[in-house]
Formats: sequence, C-alpha cells, structure tokens
Amino acid sequence: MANSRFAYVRSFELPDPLLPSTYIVCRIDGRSFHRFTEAHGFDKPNDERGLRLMDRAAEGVMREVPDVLLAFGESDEFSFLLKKDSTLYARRSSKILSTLLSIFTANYVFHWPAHFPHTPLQHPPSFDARIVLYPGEREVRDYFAWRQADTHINNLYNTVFWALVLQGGLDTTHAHAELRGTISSQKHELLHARFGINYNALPARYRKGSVLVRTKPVLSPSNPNGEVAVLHVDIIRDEFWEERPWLLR
Ligand SMILES: Nc1nc2c(ncn2[C@@H]2O[C@H](COP(=O)(O)OP(=O)(O)OP(=O)(O)O)[C@@H](O)[C@H]2O)c(=O)[nH]1
Ligand SMILES: [Mg+2]
Repeated sequence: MANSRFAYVRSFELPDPLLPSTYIVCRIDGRSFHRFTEAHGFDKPNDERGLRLMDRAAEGVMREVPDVLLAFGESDEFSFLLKKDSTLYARRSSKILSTLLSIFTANYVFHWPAHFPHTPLQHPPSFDARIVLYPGEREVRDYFAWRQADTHINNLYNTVFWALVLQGGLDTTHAHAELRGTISSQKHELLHARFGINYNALPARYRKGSVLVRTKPVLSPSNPNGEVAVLHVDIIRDEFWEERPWLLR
C-alpha cells in the first residue's frame, strides 16, 4: 500500500464522542461583535436588521440539521438544542460543533445583503461556539431560562443606558454612574419619567429574544426542510415547555 508508511498518523486523531442520552446544547457567540456592530453602524441598543439576520442564520441551521429541536437567540448569540438521543455524526463533538458553527456563519454572510442592502461588509464576521451537555429536562429548561433572564437584564440596562446617552445627552461614564446600584423597577421608572418610554411596550424581540421552533418537521423527501417559526415568547416559563411536550421527549 502506497500510504502504509504514513497511515500511523491517523492514530493521533482521537475520538471525541459526547456522552450518550444527554441533551446537547451548542451556543454560538459573535466574535468581537462590539467592534463588528460599531463598524457596520448597528442601531443602539438593538438593531432590528441585525437581530433578524441572526434569526435567519439560525433558521439556516435548523433547516440543515433536523436533530436541532429548538434555538434561542439574543444579541450576538444563539443556542441550539439537539435531541437527547441524537446520533448525529456518531455524536462526535468537534464534528457537530464545527458543522453548526460553519452553517451559522455561512448563512449570516450569505443573508447579509438582504438585511443590510446599503451596508457592504467591512470585514468578515466570525463566531465561536461551545457544546454543553445536560442530563435532564430540568437542566435544559433552566439553561434557556438563564439565557432569557440574561436577555432581560442586559436589554433593560442597555435600553436605559442608551436613552441616557442618546436622548439625555449624558456621556457614557455618567450614564453608567447613574445606573450603578439601581434595581429593575427603578430603571423602568427612570425610562418612563425621563423619556416617556414604557419598557413593556418595546418590541418583544428585544425584550425576550427569539425562539425558533419547527412548525413542520423534516418528514419526507418531499418536505426535506420542514418549516421553522420565529417566536418572541417567555421560554423562561414552564408553560412554554408544557404546551410543547414533544420538544424534550
Ligand atoms: N449596537 C448594537 N450592538 C449590538 C447588538 N447586538 C449585539 N451588539 C454588540 O455585541 C456585543 C455582544 O457582547 P459580547 O459577546 O459580550 O462581546 P463581543 O464584543 O462579541 O466579545 P466576544 O464575544 O468576547 O468576542 C454587545 O456588547 C454589543 O456591543 C445590536 O443589536 N446593536
Ligand atoms: Mg460576542
């Protein structure tokens, strides 16, 4: 055999299987998106076009990877939940992670012009990813509750912060100082009293992030891609899961 002298190097490629019968969560996060969003003139604190593009990239992942049951996104991140008994790529960790990451990134770039028709890409966006395994339904539900709580905390802070800067004329140091130590109800009050903004009336996409679920599963060759819906709902609440018992079974 021509390659027999060299074939031993194959043995350096170690297997990296994920534990069986565990939920796989892959979280993708924009690399240096502070800089990327600045360079591309994103609206502050939320850019509708940018968030829709993230949703579109995540939809691309769900269309190509049937084992993804659900996705949740906010800001520059998206989490994908794979079914517990998934045998995708024999559960090889690096293969699953790199494939999801690559499909997501490629979709983000591919769909950029449709979302930012007047803003050419200044430099290539990139993302990192990690995989975390969860043993049961409780941990999976708590994982997504944790991410959505993060959405809420960050978005409330950023909404008041940018109102103070953009409408209130404060510099960023003073805006941070003004918010230091304030609790949630004080931020709501400040927004309302000073800027006439009712936080709860802001778009749900900003306040709750995006939840992607399948409305039609991948069933047959005539329906290879299924259909995906983007929802802006309280995934943090038990009702979300109780209304969709098939998600975690
Ligand atoms: N203006 C604007 N900025 C956004 C939006 N979404 C995300 N960002 C930016 O993206 C950042 C995401 O936070 P991080 O992931 O912690 O920061 P990062 O710069 O991406 O850094 P790394 O993830 O560590 O590489 C935010 O701090 C914002 O600066 C948006 O809709 N509008
Ligand atoms: Mg980031």
